[in-house]
Amino acid sequence: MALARLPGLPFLAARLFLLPRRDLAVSGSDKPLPVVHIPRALQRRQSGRRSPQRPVLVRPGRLLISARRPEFNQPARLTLARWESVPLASRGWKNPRARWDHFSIERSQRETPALRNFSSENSFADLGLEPRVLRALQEVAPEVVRPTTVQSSTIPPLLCGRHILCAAETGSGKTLSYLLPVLQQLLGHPSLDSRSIPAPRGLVLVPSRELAEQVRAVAQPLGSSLGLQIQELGGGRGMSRIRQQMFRKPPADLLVATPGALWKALKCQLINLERLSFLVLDEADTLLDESFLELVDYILEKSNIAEGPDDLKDPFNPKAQLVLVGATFPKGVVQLLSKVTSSNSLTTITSSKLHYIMPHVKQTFMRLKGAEKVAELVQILKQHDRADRTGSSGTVLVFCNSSSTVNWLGYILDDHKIQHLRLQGQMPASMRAGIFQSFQKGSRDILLCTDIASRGLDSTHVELVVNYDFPLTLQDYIHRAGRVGRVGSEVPGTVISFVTHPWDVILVQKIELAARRKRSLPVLGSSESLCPS
Ligand SMILES: Nc1ncnc2c1ncn2[C@@H]1O[C@H](COP(=O)(O)OP(=O)(O)OP(=O)(O)O)[C@@H](O)[C@H]1O
Repeated sequence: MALARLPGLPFLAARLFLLPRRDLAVSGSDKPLPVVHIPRALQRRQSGRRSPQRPVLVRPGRLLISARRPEFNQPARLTLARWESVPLASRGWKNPRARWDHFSIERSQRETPALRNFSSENSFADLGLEPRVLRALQEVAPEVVRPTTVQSSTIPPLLCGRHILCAAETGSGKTLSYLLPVLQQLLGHPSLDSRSIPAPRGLVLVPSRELAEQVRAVAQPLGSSLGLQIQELGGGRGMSRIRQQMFRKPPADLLVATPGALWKALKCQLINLERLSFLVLDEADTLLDESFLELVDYILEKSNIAEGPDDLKDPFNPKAQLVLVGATFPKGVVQLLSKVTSSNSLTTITSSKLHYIMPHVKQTFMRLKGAEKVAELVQILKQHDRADRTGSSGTVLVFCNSSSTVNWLGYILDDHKIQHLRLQGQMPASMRAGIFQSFQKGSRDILLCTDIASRGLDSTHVELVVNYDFPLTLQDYIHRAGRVGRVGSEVPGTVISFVTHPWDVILVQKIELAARRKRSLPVLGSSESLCPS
């Protein structure tokens, strides 16, 4: 053992020990050399100390994951087996020393999966839409020529009078997939309204005022062209305003409403839902979660939902066809829906890439300390501003987790002379109205907002989403990221997320694992789990 402690000798001794005994005799002498036993653990340690540093993994070809530490790069063509362990770049990120580490999920395809079946053979006419609806569509949205995947699979069963649950990725064209058949069906249903209380025949329920504004803005020109009246009933308005809206002449055929405002109108008997033929819950998972459930339960109770397609045929005793739409559905949503309708009367349409990480959008995750986020954001926005002056960039959405952070960050951007708009839930209704629309129209390039702008809001100019605060759930991540890379987006999108807290790291690890394994995100239902058994 004394020999082993001499520098350089243990390695030699270990090698001697491994040789066969007869080789240990020195030629010309009968006396064998003494054998030195070196413990295996020491041998292993020694050989470890001498081996060169772990080689850097540089593989040719495109990458799916590119990391600051290249040993965590993953080539695009690598498919991991189910049992194979996955090295995560974000593994040690709960440790404060991981600051400034980062990795990106690279763009692996150019187009959104929603355009997978976008071929000249598909047409809206083949889906059962009438010529007058097709003419209205062409007049109002000439860029919409062929149906997206979700439109191809949703419009025919909806026209057949089925209750539908439509779950498809963000920005895939779900709004038109229910509006076109609903408007067509409203043309075919007689309007028997001789009542003193307004009784719309179609109702689209959405969780926010901004989304109500947006859906109304899509439906109104189509409705005008078809001779149908579309109205919007958003929250944040007093009773007199709601009364004024409800009794506007002519009465609405299709009403787009938020649950709070509609609940008030129902309680004050300003509206009657007994004549409803269609009830659409857009962003259904939000509407069915605890924050809205009481209001939505009341609205569903007041609407006459059909038991099945046979129930829908009587024109003098109309019952409502139910349409549930969303980009994220938690596990167990089908059980929740059994309260509303029997699960076998529901046709479930899910896209194959539901709850997957978007393959056509680059998504970068940066581990930062809380205090470093402002400087990083300012740098990103200034860089964006420079690119904008050369005319090569779109608009930016910056998401925060609270209204107070939006306000605080807004003052800091003001100090840096970075022009922006702000949108958060604690703003007075009068200030909040129209902010997203003016961002959509391009009055400012940057919108600082909370999650009220993450669901359903559509802008084809958004190029960059920054998660200044990391979202609190995987659903919120999907919706925020889904503001870029939409059908019709004019610019390729990027998402940058700042990762600060240990609970952020847990979500990032789930996202990274799903991306590396090319699987859907956990916690949310997979497309199969949404189908009733
Ligand atoms: N068939 C089509 N061809 C071209 N553009 C389309 C088509 N259908 C929809 N679009 C455009 O795609 C964009 C996204 O549509 P939409 O807002 O309906 O998506 P979504 O699936 O409801 O998104 P989210 O899940 O975020 O609510 C819109 O700008 C819309 O005008």
